[in-house]
Amino acid sequence: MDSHGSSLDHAQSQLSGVEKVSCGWHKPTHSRSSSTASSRHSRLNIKDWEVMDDFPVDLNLTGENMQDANTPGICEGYLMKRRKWPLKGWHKRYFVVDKGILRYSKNQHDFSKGKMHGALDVSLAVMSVNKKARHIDLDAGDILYHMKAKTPDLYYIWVTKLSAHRMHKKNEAAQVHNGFLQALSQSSNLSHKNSPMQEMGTSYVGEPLPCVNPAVNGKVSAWLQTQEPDICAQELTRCQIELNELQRLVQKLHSLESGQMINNGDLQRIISMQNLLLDKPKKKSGKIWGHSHTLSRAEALGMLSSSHLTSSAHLGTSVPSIPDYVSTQATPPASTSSESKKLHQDICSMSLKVHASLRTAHEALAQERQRLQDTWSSRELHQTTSAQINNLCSLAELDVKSRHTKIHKLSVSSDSSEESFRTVLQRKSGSGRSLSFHAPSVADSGAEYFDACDELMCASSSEMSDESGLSDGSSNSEPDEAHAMASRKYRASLSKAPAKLNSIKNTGRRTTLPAVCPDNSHVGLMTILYNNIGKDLSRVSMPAALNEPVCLLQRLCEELEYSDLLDTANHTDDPYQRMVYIAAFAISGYATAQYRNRYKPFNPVLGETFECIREDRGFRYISEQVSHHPPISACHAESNNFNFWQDQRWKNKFWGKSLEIMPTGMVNVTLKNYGDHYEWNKVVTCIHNVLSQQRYLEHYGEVIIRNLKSSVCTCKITFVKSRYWGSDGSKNEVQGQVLDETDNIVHRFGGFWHEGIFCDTLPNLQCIWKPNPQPKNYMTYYGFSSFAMEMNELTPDLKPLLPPTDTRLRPDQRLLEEGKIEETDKKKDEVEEKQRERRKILAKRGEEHIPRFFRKTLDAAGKEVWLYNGTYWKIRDNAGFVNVKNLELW
Ligand SMILES: CC(C)CCC[C@@H](C)[C@H]1CC[C@H]2[C@@H]3CC=C4C[C@@H](O)CC[C@]4(C)[C@H]3CC[C@]12C
Repeated sequence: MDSHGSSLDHAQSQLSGVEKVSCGWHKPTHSRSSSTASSRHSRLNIKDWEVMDDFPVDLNLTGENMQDANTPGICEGYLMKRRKWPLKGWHKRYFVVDKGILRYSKNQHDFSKGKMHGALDVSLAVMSVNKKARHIDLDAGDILYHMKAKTPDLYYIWVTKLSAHRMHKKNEAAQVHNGFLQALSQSSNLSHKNSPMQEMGTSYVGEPLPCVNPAVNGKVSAWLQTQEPDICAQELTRCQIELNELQRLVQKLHSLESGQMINNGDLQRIISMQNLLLDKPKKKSGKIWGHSHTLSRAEALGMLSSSHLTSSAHLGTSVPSIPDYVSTQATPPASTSSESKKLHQDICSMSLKVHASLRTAHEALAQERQRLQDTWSSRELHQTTSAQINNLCSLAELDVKSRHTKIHKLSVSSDSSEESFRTVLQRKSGSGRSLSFHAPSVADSGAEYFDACDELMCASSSEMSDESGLSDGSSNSEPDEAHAMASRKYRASLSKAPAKLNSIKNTGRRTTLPAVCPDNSHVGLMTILYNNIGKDLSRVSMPAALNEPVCLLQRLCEELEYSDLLDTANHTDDPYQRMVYIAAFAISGYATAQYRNRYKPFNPVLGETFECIREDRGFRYISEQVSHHPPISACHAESNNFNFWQDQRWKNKFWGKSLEIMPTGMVNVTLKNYGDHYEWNKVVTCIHNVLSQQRYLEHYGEVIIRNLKSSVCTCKITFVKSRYWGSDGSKNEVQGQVLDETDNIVHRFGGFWHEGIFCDTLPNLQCIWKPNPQPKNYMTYYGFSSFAMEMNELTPDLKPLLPPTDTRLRPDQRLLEEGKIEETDKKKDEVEEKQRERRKILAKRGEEHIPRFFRKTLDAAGKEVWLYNGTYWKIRDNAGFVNVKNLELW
């Protein structure tokens, strides 16, 4: 490590104006691992990756000494930045880090003109470096940059500078945090004279915390004083007092144990021990690396949750990075003195109190949120507000559009009046063949028409892009303002379209779950993930409180929620229009992700099955877990209109704050009337801020739908990666085109995977798909849709007809559904243990598990696929599963 330091000095001396920074960057601690063979990084040696140490944030910095602290200078220059799509590869970009914000442009000239491509707050990012390859990765949860320095010198300079900025910004954040706490305590003294603590006769008077920004104080105090004393405020007051006490106790413990505290060397040893294990997963005994190794529940549950950690260092906007966490988790050497033991106990009990207060405050806020949500979802308000917003949007768009037109000279008309934006019309709507763009005709535009097409097409060659793609193979679209405007138009049109009526139809199935979902914010996810770096999320056993009461086989079935789109496709003569419906179906499968980021589905055990017969929707579905290592779920659905099948397997990549899921299987649909066989890939799903409660899902990349039976048309759908400057309004955007044999656009459509798809090139039907409204109180029921709620329902008449391997009969999942969390944990352990036993027995006999209802074969492209073997429904319809030999899974 020292060698880093000396080369650094050398490098710095070469650059004038780059001052020395004592940031200790040369103490990177944690090696990173990735499980993805396809990753560009994985071609580099995993051992060469290190996650940068985070520096202790001094919560006691005052305004004065803050100013004394070295404010890191600006650092600017060219770095290579990895870009995914289009023009995949390394591109030279001009970077500037100033006041903790890293910005970049295409070149220096652009930068000086303020033409920015992206920006990232380095203090909120996990920074991983690879000295050998001179790579620097910054993962800020929402945005991820992969950068590379041309020379070792530049690499050192950048790492140093970025580290210095990170440290500085973190200290700043800590100060604001202190200021906030102080303001809170001051104002609470004023406004809550009868705070619970005082009523309880607590004599502790919190020392005023240092504060640098009186303006912040003033504002916060004023704000707090105007609030009604509600539960939340009371709890926060209490929390503040407890935190003060906690701080005092910790300080006391520090001084008592100084000299005994864990030092950096110890920390490094702990981490490298872990990395040693991580680097050799296969060679280690099954105990550690086999499926059997999981973090004990007690361990996991006992850990501080990420949200707690967050609040200790920042203003709750960021997740701590690995070393932060590791150092908080490293147990100091046991102190022998009874005083220190007592302190430990006090700290624990005080922490519990803080936790309880925060929890109450959290619940109060959650209730408030629910109330707001309920109000919002009450139709009238939603509709009137949406209509108002749409109107405002339209006006704003016209203005922006007008300027945009002038600048880019893209529009078909140089006239920027309202009419000139209603230009896309279909000439040969009957055949659905190529579109033409001609003079505006308001009369023609019964629905929304606009000239987004030019812009949509040229967007892909635009240089103005957020290039922060997360992984190889994922596309990274770059909509410019026109593109963004197009999507706003799609959104406006969608909001006007009524929701499908059949969604509210009574199916005779249950409309809610037996129990509400557990609060899992206390689960120490960070420990679990870091103990399992490089492993599939699906192979990591987690506490049941993290699970939702559906398994992945059921989750795959959820992709059929909008199977009516396939029915429509099967009754659509025009092949181009047919493709639009297939595309909408492919997109609709992602809609549920909007509300499903707090829990993970159960991992099916090998041989587990799930059937789903939906007379109302006209299909029946069967799925089976056909492989455990790697986990593969195969499924097949049939109806009078279509067949649908896929086998799902995926790879995970964990970048420090975000987890990417890269599915590798293809989805297949055949249509009965036309003999079409459509096949498409799935996009990358990224769980942003995976360790925190601000977790959310994003899908990005390109889906190509091909009809293997005809080359008349293909479809390209882009799941647009959200842009750093994009407001929430640009999230979850999808754009698509149906292309003819010569790649002419025949149809185009767009929208949002959580809001719907609008096609402005179809002759009549414009809104092709809109997700069903969520059921009432859905957030208290795992964010489930009505369709999801129906998944695990077990009615008395169904029970005897199911094979014993059916998920509905899986005891741990059933317990979770009933809200019995502790029992679920126990049962889940048993089910997993049983699976391991079966595995061992098979291995001993030298046998392999053979799936019952699916067979492995190769597709035309030579890829391994799993196809339904036809036996499930035969057995069910004839002898029944009671009369055949079944696996005993639980
Ligand atoms: C640690 C836990 C609590 C975090 C939550 C993880 C959740 C959000 C993860 C775990 C497994 C994930 C799923 C795994 C596989 C697929 C198939 C893919 O084609 C679409 C995304 C989808 C359906 C993922 C969605 C997100 C998912 C459900």
